[in-house]
Order: sequence, then structure tokens, then C-alpha cells
Amino acid sequence: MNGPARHHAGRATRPPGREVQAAAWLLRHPGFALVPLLGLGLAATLGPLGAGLTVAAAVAAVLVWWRVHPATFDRFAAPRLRSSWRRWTVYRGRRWAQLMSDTGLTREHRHTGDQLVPRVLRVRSSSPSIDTVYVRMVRGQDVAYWQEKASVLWEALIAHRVAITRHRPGVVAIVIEWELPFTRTIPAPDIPETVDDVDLRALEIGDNEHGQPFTASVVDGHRLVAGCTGSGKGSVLWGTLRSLGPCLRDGVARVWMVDLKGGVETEQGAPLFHRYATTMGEALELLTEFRDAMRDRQDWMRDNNIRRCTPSVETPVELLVIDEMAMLTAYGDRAAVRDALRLLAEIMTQGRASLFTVQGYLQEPSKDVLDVRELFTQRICLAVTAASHVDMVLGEGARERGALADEIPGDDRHAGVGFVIDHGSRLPVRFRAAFVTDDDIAELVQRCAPRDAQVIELTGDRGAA
Ligand SMILES: Nc1ncnc2c1ncn2[C@@H]1O[C@H](COP(=O)(O)OP(=O)(O)OP(=O)(O)O)[C@@H](O)[C@H]1O
Repeated sequence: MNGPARHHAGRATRPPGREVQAAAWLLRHPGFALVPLLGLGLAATLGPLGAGLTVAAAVAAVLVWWRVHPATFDRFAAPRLRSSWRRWTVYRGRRWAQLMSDTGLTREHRHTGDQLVPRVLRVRSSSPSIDTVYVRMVRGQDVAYWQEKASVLWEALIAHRVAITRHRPGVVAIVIEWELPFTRTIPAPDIPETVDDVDLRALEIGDNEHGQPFTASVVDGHRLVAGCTGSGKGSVLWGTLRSLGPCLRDGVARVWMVDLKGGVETEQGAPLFHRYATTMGEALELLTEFRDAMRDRQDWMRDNNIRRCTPSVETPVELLVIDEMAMLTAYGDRAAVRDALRLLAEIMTQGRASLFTVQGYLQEPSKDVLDVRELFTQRICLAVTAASHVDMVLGEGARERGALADEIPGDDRHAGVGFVIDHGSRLPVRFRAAFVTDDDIAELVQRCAPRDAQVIELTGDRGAA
């Protein structure tokens, strides 16, 4: 009856031999065997000089790519190279074991007394300042246990923020934000002088964490912006309109504004709008008019055999902006909400080629918004109040890949900070919207209000129709 070996037949009381451990390690990290083998293979076929030249040429090609085309390099090559680099410099061997031990995340084997260290399975470095480390927990731990230790881990790593989620049974994903790359408030984008200075596919609304302009299109689809109160949605909205300024002035783009918060925040910009609605009744009228205008343009395109419109005074970009979208799609009278959702779905599925696009701003993503979520091709998540909101807005797995939007503190240092998913790499990219003040809005109105504006009067009953 004595001794663990008799209690647990088949379970060893001593670890496997070192050679077995080494073979298992190599199987888990095939690159370590394959790279030297490839080197030897090259040397055998091309000779040492040929092999050296081939490797040098490969390194040179990567360097040339890095220098010549930073945008594609940062998008495709950098995350992979960075992930490998971090894996073997930060989350490796003894250093990792020490970190786990110091933070109380190791366990002693009951029988052998060995330290069991959670194993790093994979590192994904989506940006220079965000890593996701996938770790197999040791037996007896669960995700709640790890989450309890998150703050200890955070302090030990000297990181900006750490969040832990369950990836799959036995495996946790640790998202580590190393630093906040935005140290200052970014001033509002300049209003371009002329329509020719405006790139409708890349309107500047802030900076991304790579230090490049954060841009957004108003012609390639629809945009959803989610963020809790005070997160900086206003900056994204007004930043877009500032970058679009001359197009509004000259009638190459027109804004149809729906603000069911009574127009408090958008009233200042009313002279810029082609149509303006602040009650549910007005909003439905506006949506219907927008939809009908879209149908008319589609008919015109069909008659003239045009597959895609070019923005011009004759065929302007028609931009439907909905501030606090949930008031339209979730909280209003049920029949009105149903009508609004039906009109929106029609506009969003058909509007793109005829230049009818939608931008929805939202405080709290709800189930009703999810019905049309997939129709938004660009989704932006500023600070939100719940972890589940991040995936609701950006798509499943976004938070685990690094989009910790629910962890963005609600203070002025972080206002305007958010995440988007890069279309090419599918990785989250952090950005900060430029701050558009009331004076910046006033300047925009003064310089860019359209000459032939026919704004709906701000009268009538307010609230739900
Ligand atoms: N891009 C930014 N950079 C720095 N600070 C900002 C930025 N955007 C907003 N702020 C600060 O955050 C405050 C709240 O911003 P804003 O009103 O745009 O938030 P919001 O998301 O529109 O909130 P609500 O949904 O309540 O209207 C601003 O008064 C300003 O102090």
C-alpha cells in the first residue's frame, strides 16, 4: 500500500530521460532542427559559398522589403518576425520559468516534487506593443486562477496592461500591452484646401500605433464606431468631416445626419448637413428619402450602363451618419425600429456601388445591432465597458488577438484610443483619433458649409415618434 507508484500504476515517479525530453522538444519546435538541416542541405548542394550567398540574398530581400515598402512589411512580415523574436527572447526557457515561479503560477508535482511550469505554446505579436502568449496551464489550474494572478503578472512584466482569457480547454491566452504608444493628444486634421486634396479612400482621422496616419474610407463600404460615453466617438465623427471638408463645400459629398440624442452634440455642425433628423419620425423620413435617392441613382446607373459611380457634383457621395445608433435600431417604438432596420439593411446591402454609405456610432453594442453588424465593412472599437463588446464589434477572437478595448481607462489620457482590424493581416491595430474641439468644428462650418444647403428645420416633437 505504500508509495505513490503503487497507488498510480503506470505513472512514473521520475521524469523521462533527457534524450526523450530533447526529442519531444524538437518535435514541438521543428524549426530548430529544420533550419540547420536546410543550411546543411544548401551547403551540400551549392557548396559553402553558394549557401552563404543564398542566405545573404534572402536577408537582403527582407531588408529591401523593409526599406522599400514599409506598409506591406509592417502588415505581413513584421508580425511574424516579431513573434519569433519575442518567443525566443522574452518568453523562453529559464526566464519564463522564473517569471511563472515568481508570480505563483507554477505547481509542485505531488509525487516527484518537480516544479511544473506552464508551457508557452505560441506567441503572436500583433503590433510592436501588443503580444498574445498562448500558454498550457499545469494540471489543477483554471482560467479563474490565472485571472486572479493577472495583476501580479502585469507588475512582474512591467507592462502597461495584461488580460487573460480562456483560449481552449487547458490553454489560456495572455494579452500583454507593453506600453501606450500615444503620449500626447493629436491635434485635429487640417481641412484640405480643395476637393483634389481629398482622398475619399483614406481620410485622415488620427495616428496608428506604427506612427502612421490612421485613415478611413467613405466610399468603400460602411463604418461602425462603438465606444462608451466619453470614449471619443465625436473625434472620429468630426475628424472624418474635417478631412472631407472641401467635398462638403463643393457638393461632392453630402451628409445626412440622424442624431436621436436630440441634436445636442451635432447641432453645431447643422449647416454642414444636407439633411438632419433629431426625432424618430424625422429619422424614418430621412432614411426613406435616402433609400429612394439610392434607388433613383441605381436606375440612372442601369440606364447608362454604369457599374460604379465616380464621386462628383452630379453623383455625390451620400453619407448617412447615425449618432447613437441604438436609439434607432433598438430602443425606439417596435414598429419604427423594425422599419429603420429594414431600410438600413436595404441601404447597406445595395448602396456601395452607387456611393450611398453609412456610418453608425454606438455606445453599447446590443443584439439588435448585431443583425446589421456584418454589413459594416469597417469596424472601430473605442473604449467599451465589457469584454464581450469587443468581439461583438470587431468580430470573434479580436480581443484575444490583442484588442483590449474594454481595458482602456476612461480618462483624458486615453480618450480617442481604440482598435481596428487590419483587413490584410486580420490583426488588431491600435490608433488614437485626433481631437476635434468645438473651435475646430466651428472652423469647419465656417469654411465648408455647402453653398446650397437645405437643412431640415430643428423643430417638431423630440423623442420617439
Ligand atoms: N481624440 C481625443 N484625444 C484626446 N481627448 C479626447 C479625444 N476625444 C475626446 N477626448 C476627450 O474626451 C471627452 C469626451 O469625448 P466625446 O464627447 O467625443 O466622447 P463620446 O464618445 O462622443 O461620448 P458620448 O457618447 O457621451 O457623446 C472630450 O471632452 C475630450 O476631453
